[in-house]
Amino acid sequence: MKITQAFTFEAAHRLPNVPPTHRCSRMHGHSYRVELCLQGPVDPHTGFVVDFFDVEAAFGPLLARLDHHCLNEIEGLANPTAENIAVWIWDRVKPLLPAVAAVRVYETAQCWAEYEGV
Ligand SMILES: Nc1nc2c(c(=O)[nH]1)N=C([C@H](O)[C@H](O)COP(=O)(O)OP(=O)(O)OP(=O)(O)O)CN2
Ligand SMILES: [Zn+2]
Repeated sequence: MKITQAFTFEAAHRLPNVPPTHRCSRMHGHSYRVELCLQGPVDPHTGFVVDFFDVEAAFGPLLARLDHHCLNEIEGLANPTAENIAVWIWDRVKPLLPAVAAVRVYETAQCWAEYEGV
C-alpha cells in the first residue's frame, strides 16, 4: 500500500550554476510543495501504513529549516534545485521514516523532481 502526505513551504533561492543570463540566477522565491510517499503493509489493527500524524511529527522540524529561509544558506543546499532539495529531504527524512519510498518537490504546479533514493 502507498500513502502520500503533502506539505508546503515558502522560500527564496537563486541557482548559482546557471549562466548569468538565466533568470533563475537572480534571487527569487517559490511556494514549494513537498510530497512524502510511504510504502508498506497496512497494520491490521490501526488500518495505517504509517499514521499521518507521525509523518507530520517527523518531517515538521525539517520543514521548519526550509520554510521562510534562503535555501542557498542551508548546509547542503548551496545549489537548491528541485532535484537537490528532494535529495536533501530524502537523506534526512529516510532515517526517521524508513517507509518513505519517494520524495517529490514541486517548484510550481507544473514542475517537480521525484527522488526514490537513486
Ligand atoms: N530541472 C530543473 N530546472 C529548473 C529548476 C530546477 O530546480 N530543476 N529550477 C528553475 C528555477 O528555480 C525557476 O525559478 C523555475 O521556476 P519559474 O521561473 O517560476 O518557472 P516557470 O516556467 O513556472 O515560470 P513562469 O513565469 O510560470 O513561466 C529553472 N529550471
Ligand atoms: Zn526558482
